[in-house]
Amino acid sequence: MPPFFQGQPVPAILALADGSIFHGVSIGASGQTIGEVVFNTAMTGYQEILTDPSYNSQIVTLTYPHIGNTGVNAEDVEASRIHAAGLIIRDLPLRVSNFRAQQSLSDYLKSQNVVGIANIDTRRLTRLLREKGAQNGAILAGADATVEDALALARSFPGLSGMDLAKVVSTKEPYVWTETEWKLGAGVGKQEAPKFHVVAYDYGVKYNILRMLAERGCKITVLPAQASAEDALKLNPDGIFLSNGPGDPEPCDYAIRASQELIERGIPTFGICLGHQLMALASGARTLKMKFGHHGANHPVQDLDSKRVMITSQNHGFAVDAATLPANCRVTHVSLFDNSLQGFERTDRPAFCFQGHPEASPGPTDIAPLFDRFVAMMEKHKHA
Ligand SMILES: NC(=O)CC[C@H](N)C(=O)O
Repeated sequence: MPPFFQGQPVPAILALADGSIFHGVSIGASGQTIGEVVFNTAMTGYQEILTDPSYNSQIVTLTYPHIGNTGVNAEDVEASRIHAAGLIIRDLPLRVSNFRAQQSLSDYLKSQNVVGIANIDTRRLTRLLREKGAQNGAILAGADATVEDALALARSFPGLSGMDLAKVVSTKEPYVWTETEWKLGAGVGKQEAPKFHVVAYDYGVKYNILRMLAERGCKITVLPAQASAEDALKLNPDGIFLSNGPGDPEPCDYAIRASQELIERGIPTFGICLGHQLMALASGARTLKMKFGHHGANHPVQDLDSKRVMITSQNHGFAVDAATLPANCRVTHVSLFDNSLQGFERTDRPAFCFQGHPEASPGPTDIAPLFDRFVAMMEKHKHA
């Protein structure tokens, strides 16, 4: 693969709504992008982060300084394309080195028309975001970029509060997840018949969630975010999955309505991240916007029953206000970073949810047994 800096570097400007300006070089497409600027502290997984649909309308800065060393490949993705609105990094290596690399990070960004900026003091930027909170921002990449334009653009982003993005990134048509079955079948011979049928609402679902459900013997039918409860019921599901996704959960009234109906009917239901927030709203609780959210792969979360502490992957900017949870919701997990709510279960229905990412990708899989819990819940319900 050719070295990245061939010819003249293209200048780029990052502006934040508070007036902060950062000068760097373009590592992606020329042009402009706007969104909420958030920092992610994971040391690995830049490809999974870029393709996570939950990052729609967010510009991500990575605190790990060297990004792009292992290039990109077609497998380590959480969706078919990049969803992050832009990428901010300290240093892009001159050469890519990995046996799986098919493309450089820079070419990948360009091929998907995504704007990125390097040579940024990401420590200064992260400290600023941590102190002032996530900021609306813009990147302008190109020889004609000006500070005035970048600032005006940054201030033109309305902010994520009130933004319904789940229906924007969701699949438009239902589909059955086949990737995992195909792989298992290719490797170990004939695939056993799936034991459960899960209907997954796609609010921006990460592939690894579907992979982990499929590996546990689930056939998965993925439905568009705006599918009604009746659409799901017609498929005679053993369980309902409410996915992660971008934006503010509160305006997703269609999703709150459908999940409420399905939970009330007593169908085993599992929610992750946005799905957790939707389950809370469907149960009568409220959500709130966090100062700078949780985005990383080393967040300690305590399971309140076992008292065990698990290291988890996180990516959220909204949270459920624990004080508003009704009596039929029991808190199961809390963040040891800030004591915010990380998980609860319904005491009157077979339904539970988690704010972090048990599918990791990137990140640790300490909390992956939540998928087993969902499968056990479906098993129990099937024979009840
Ligand atoms: N990863 C997610 O599902 C994120 C949920 C929601 N968009 C938030 O930022 O809190």
